[in-house]
Amino acid sequence: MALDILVVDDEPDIRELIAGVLGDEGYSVRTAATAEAALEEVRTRTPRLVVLDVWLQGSGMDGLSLLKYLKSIDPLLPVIVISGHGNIETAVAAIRRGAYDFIEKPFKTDRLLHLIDRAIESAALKYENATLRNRAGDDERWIGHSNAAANLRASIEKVAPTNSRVMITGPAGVGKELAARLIHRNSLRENGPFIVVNAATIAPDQMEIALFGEEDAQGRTTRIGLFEKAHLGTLLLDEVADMPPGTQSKILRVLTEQRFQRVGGRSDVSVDVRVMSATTKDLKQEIEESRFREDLYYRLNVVPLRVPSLAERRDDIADLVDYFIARIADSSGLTPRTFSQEAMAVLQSMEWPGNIRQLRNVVERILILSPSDSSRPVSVDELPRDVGSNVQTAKAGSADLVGLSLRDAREQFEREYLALQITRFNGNISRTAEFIGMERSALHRKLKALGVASGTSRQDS
Ligand SMILES: Nc1ncnc2c1ncn2[C@@H]1O[C@H](COP(=O)(O)OP(=O)(O)OP(=O)(O)O)[C@@H](O)[C@H]1O
Repeated sequence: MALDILVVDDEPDIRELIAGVLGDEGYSVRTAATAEAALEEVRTRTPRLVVLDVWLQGSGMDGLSLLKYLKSIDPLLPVIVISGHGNIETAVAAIRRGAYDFIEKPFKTDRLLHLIDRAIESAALKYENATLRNRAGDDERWIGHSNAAANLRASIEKVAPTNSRVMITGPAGVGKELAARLIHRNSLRENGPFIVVNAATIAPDQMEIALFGEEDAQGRTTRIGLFEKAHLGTLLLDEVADMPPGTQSKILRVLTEQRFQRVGGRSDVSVDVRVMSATTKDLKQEIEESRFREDLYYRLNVVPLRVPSLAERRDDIADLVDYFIARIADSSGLTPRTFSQEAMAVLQSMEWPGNIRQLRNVVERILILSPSDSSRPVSVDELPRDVGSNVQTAKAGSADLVGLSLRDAREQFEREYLALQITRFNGNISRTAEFIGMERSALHRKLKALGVASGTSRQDS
């Protein structure tokens, strides 16, 4: 669909000239000779961009007041101001009031077209940011009260205002992108764009155009790249290990010089971007196998941040479940529920290869499949089959107990039961003892007698 542009100028010749040029470029153009006529056009439909002469003769409202009005309707609406010779001050005042840029009469049509291109790109990006921010929710925060969660929160707060490059490592679905977003939001760039590029999802031959943009033979920008879009903001290079080797050297140049050339372009584009990276792979290994540039690694890895798997911070599971229930219920209108103690114990003792993303999906699935009388807590039977498998194994094991003496059967049960509880409490013997109602020292003795490993007690206190 052709983009809708409104041209406001009291001089018929200039108005028609601009309208003609824009029309030839494929834009859908409306014109207005006075502020009143412009207001009428805006009322019918808000244009995507306005070209406005600030020196409007014969109108009840001058150009600056019209600009103010347009900005009050839509603060993100791009307005390009035309100023005559000798009224540059007015043009500068217009910029202060939110105009995208100004162009002085007489102007070359190429320059006007170029400005329009850039204004549209920049506005599209601002809209995208605004919606993304809404979608992500400004209340997003790092949930959890485990030591690992507290350390991560502290690191995020500490590193955010420094402008340093951060490399976030950890398995899939642990919250690497969330950590990057929180760093951006707590930084001096919080009002600038936050852009994510996932190297694993872009075809290698398209990567440079995506990152750096493209120019045609006449030197006109045909595509704005993500580095340019992230100007004054943050760019997250997600799955950075998958960056093609040629692109790695170009990124290195941007990091050292803060400028680059668009694909097919001849002049440099200067940017001010904070680059963060995330990876599930071991980059040291990638360097050894010559798939990743060592010099790039050191440029990116100024501050390393490791996000542990969910299995390493089971203490956060209950908090995360409550948080996801509230958020999912809020955003999709599903009825919030609580989890029974038994169901929560299952969640706390399973493996979670998909980490927090998997946990979130499980919670969502349960809320969607809930029966209409969902006032009762979620039971173990309602957990998806794959989730309950740990417990099912423990139960299935009991079939074998028939062939054992009472003493051996009791021992086997105790072994499985204690191993499960210790996993659930992340190897913390004190908390396991408290939950199962035993003295800590007695539990130690019991574990030793049964031959159950308690060496995982990294959080024992
Ligand atoms: N500590 C946390 N508090 C709240 N939500 C979290 C937390 N950690 C992760 N999440 C949520 O879990 C989901 C997965 O997180 P995210 O996409 O950031 O993971 P990732 O590590 O970047 O994954 P991948 O490596 O697959 O890209 C998101 O919905 C995110 O908001």
